[in-house]
Amino acid sequence: MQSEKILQIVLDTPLERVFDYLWTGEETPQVGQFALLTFGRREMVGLIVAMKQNSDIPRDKLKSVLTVRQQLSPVSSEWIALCSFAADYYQRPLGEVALPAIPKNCRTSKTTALDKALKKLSLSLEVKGEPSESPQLNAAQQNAVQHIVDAKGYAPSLLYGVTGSGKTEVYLQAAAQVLARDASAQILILVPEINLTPQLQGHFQARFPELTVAVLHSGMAEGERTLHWLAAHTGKARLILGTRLAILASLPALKLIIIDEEHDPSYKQQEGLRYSARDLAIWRARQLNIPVVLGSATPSLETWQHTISGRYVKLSLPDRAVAAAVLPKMRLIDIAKDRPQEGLTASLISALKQRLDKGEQSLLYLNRRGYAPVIACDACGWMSNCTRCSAFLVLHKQEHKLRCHHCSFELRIPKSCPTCGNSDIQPLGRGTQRIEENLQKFFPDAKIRRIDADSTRLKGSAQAAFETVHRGEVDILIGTQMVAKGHDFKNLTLVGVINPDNALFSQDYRAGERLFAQLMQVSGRAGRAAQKEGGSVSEVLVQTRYPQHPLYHALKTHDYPRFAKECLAERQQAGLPPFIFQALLRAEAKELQIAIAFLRQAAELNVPEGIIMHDPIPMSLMKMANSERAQLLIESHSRPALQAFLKEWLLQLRTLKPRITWSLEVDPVDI
Ligand SMILES: Nc1ncnc2c1ncn2[C@@H]1O[C@H](COP(=O)(O)OP(=O)(O)OP(=O)(O)O)[C@@H](O)[C@H]1O
Ligand SMILES: [Zn+2]
Repeated sequence: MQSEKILQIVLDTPLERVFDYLWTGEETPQVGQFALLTFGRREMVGLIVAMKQNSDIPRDKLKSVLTVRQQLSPVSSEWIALCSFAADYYQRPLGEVALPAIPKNCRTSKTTALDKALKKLSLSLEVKGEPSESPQLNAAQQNAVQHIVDAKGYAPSLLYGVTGSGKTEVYLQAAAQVLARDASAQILILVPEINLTPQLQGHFQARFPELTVAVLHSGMAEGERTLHWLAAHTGKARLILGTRLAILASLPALKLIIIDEEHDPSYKQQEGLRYSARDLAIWRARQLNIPVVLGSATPSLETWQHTISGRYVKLSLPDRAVAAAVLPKMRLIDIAKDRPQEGLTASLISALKQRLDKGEQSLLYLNRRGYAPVIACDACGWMSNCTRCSAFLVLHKQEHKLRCHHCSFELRIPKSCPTCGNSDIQPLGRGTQRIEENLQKFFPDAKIRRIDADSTRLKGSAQAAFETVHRGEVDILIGTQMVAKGHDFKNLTLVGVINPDNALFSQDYRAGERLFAQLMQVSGRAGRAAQKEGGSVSEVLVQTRYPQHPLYHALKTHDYPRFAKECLAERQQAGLPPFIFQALLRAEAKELQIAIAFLRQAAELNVPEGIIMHDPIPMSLMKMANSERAQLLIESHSRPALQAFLKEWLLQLRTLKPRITWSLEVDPVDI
């Protein structure tokens, strides 16, 4: 029998609305299914979020949906609720959250690619060999696993384990128990960077050879992404590994969430829907009433504070897992006394030489890619500014380019100073390429490898590069934050940190927390295996002008708790997060004054008590890609009060109809 129904559908549009469409077909669709329809003149796929009998729109004005994607099972109401929460909390339309979370192939008018993926998915996979052996857990690991698997319902815990303490093994063995007791259970494991997925995928696939492991990250081709998303959505994949976007995957039987390196800033999306995957994971776990594990050697202060207040349970792994492995010895090299030559102090050179002689690996960490951050003319003071951004063009010597790391603008390297014609223009400062070049001069026979965003542009090249390190084909590895975390290098006994001081004096109140985490992480790459007979004691050398700085002192003693305690005390005193809640309204325009004027207008709208409205200020990177940018900080001691205010405020802001670009970020991390 034919029946009429009104389908309420959300679409990927900036309009904060649900659209009514008519259904006149036979089998009534279900909430959570996807429907093809015409919107204006375009064909679009939308998500059915509700159904009703009547619409406020007259019958003859209502359009019918064209078809419903019967081949896709509906997404769950919990998934729609997750997207609704994210939309609500981060102040975006539901359609802009839910639809981009679905692969494009599920949202096109033709279903060829989708059908192909579904067919591929249905082919059964062969079982691949015997599972890898699980090592005997140490007492601390065992306790952590027990706690995770014994948890009843929502149970957030922090797995606070020093670098190399075997957090991965805890994840693997907790996963094994959760999967064993529930034949359909799915587990979601998040990592901060794409380049950490192959290693983790390897571990999980080896331990669970009979299970399908799905991987979700932004570096996948559309066909691949569709296949893995479908594996997760249909429940076929029991293990789902991914970067932040995987938190929005459709997972019908999710029973455990693990977030590795939970402190990592890359869990925060910095454009569009500016969500925190970690915070959404907590919400999702509570909604589904399941355990969630946050793992880190350097937890975020927010998370640490939750363990102090008792909201999260702290599970500690105080020692390295490999019995004879110890945390590396830290040495602060005062560069006022031991003057660097080409960026490298004599102490570091001699430590490197020792490793080379013993056939051990070293890692040099410098969080700045390119050859030099700027080139300058000695005669007239000209510097290579980006004309479109308030930033310098970075010298990329091998490619003969000056490149802006903010807007990607490029120039050929000028032969002489563009202002005065002086032919002696020089690079100032150092990036990874320059260190690589100099190092090769110091050690002509050493196998040196640089891993950073420039050296790994091609798909698969980062993984290939890391494999050469694991196979021992590299003596000295140079890299940015890409090499600093997660990797389990077995033969590495020296880490050199070059020029980390900048962050000590940054205006960003989180800079110290980030620097400490980065340095602890990168230090943690050394000494992960037992010291060999006649081998070196593992060490970390930090080249600094401020060896007395308290941050370095805490680092030297591997004392995260002390560092966290001091930071939290400072934050509390200064009224900073996690002791206050923030949102940031950003505006950009041709001229700064226009952006500021809009923000000022916004700040003068009705502001209730309990909301602290600051003055608009230029952003620290004021100009970017020819736009001038300003920001307005809003704070409150109450999260609900801030949320309620933002909702109202946004409605008013929209009525101002500013002719500039603006965006709102809740819980901003970069201020
Ligand atoms: N119980 C155990 N017995 C022996 N070796 C173990 C045990 N648990 C883990 N390991 C080994 O210890 C090493 C470090 O483990 P893993 O990489 O998981 O550390 P991690 O805590 O994730 O470190 P990081 O935070 O630095 O990434 C690995 O080589 C792992 O195989
Ligand atoms: Zn630029």
